[in-house]
Amino acid sequence: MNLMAPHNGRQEPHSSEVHKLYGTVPPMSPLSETLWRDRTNIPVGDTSVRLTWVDIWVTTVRHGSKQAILQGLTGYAEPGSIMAIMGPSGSGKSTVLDTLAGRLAKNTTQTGDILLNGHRKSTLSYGTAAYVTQTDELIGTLTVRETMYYSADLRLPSNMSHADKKALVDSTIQEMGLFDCRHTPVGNWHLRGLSGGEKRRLSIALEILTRPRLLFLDEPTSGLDSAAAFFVVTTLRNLARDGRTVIASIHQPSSEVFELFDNLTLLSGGKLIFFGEAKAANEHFTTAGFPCPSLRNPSDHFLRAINSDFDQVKSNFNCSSNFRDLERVDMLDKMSTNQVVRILSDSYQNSEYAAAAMSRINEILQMQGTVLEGSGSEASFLKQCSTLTRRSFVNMSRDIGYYWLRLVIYITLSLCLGSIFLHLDFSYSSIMLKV
Ligand SMILES: Nc1ncnc2c1ncn2[C@@H]1O[C@H](COP(=O)(O)OP(=O)(O)OP(=O)(O)O)[C@@H](O)[C@H]1O
Repeated sequence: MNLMAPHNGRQEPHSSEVHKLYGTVPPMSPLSETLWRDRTNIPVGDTSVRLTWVDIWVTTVRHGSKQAILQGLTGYAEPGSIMAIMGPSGSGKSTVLDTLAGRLAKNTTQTGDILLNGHRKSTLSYGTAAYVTQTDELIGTLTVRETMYYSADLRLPSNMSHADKKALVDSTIQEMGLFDCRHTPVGNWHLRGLSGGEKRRLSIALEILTRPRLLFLDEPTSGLDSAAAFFVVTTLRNLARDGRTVIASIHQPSSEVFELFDNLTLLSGGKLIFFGEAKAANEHFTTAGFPCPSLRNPSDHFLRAINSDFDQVKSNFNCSSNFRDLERVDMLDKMSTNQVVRILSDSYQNSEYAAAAMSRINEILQMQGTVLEGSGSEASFLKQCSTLTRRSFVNMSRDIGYYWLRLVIYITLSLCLGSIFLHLDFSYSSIMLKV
């Protein structure tokens, strides 16, 4: 199958063609396109993002030999839906995200087709996609609103009015459920601030300021309790329902959080165990001979089945006569994880789910879609310099450790040094003392 071939003879318009088509419309980033839409009725085409990937392999060289991190993954992500990438630690979740977002490390090699609205993508442009990393990189002394304003000044177009930026910041704060804590500082070692969940939501809010169509999140719920994790994923689902395409890696979701996902990619050792609707995964496990026990959380069951760390636990238990004599009722206890993974993976490749995914990918490739162009921040160099300087001054003046303690130390040091030379004249003995 040639994924790059035009479909049904239809040619998809590039943003430059949209420009020609509508004369007065400049090449637009999704943000400016959103602003444009608010002000005019002239259409610019469908800019929502449909991402497809077929037979993706990622390899690296370890100890002189080639090793596969991802092994022939196929799937798609569509607007309006949220996809979870799940798997045990080291199964390749972050690598999938990095591959799809075009952020793979230089020591890896990738093969296979990744298409964005049917086009081979290079670097994703300003406002098209955003990537929320696992750790929150925030400045502790700034409040939620200030953090958002500085980020807006740094990234939004310089010619956008202050009122427009303010409206965008306030609506994003509202959208992410941060309105009640908009004046709360982020917090640091000496300043009590936002909770873990609020920090995560602020990190996401910063990324959606440019109104990206495609959102990647690496473990957005790591370190959160189940209520905070539920709130974060509910917010992500709302973002998806607004027409965005959301892809998130997730480690061990509670059953409530798992139910919020539309689609699921399940991995073990870089192999695809399941791709499809999250609610269908249970049926796949049942068909393959590993039904979820009635009182077990389905996502716990999936991860339990494909996590090889349990082999060690089982072998430790088997050494104990108390456990050795117990009757094995669970199929998972009778097999090694490698066997279970092989059965599940083979069963998926021959299943209706794999066929359905491939046929949906072909349908997606027939659809028209625009990939808007743009690059980097849209704020001018001077604007970025002045914003960074202001932000730095505000941060320093509020940070006791960074500014005030240093000031006290420097004054004390200068007083000490100054007192050494106090009341010394230019006589021979004074000069010797100065030396
Ligand atoms: N750039 C790289 N070079 C060498 N090995 C790599 C590279 N990136 C990932 N790996 C290896 O690939 C495997 C999968 O890594 P990855 O970080 O994608 O897993 P993960 O499922 O996200 O793990 P975790 O849940 O612990 O974050 C790991 O064994 C890791 O060591």
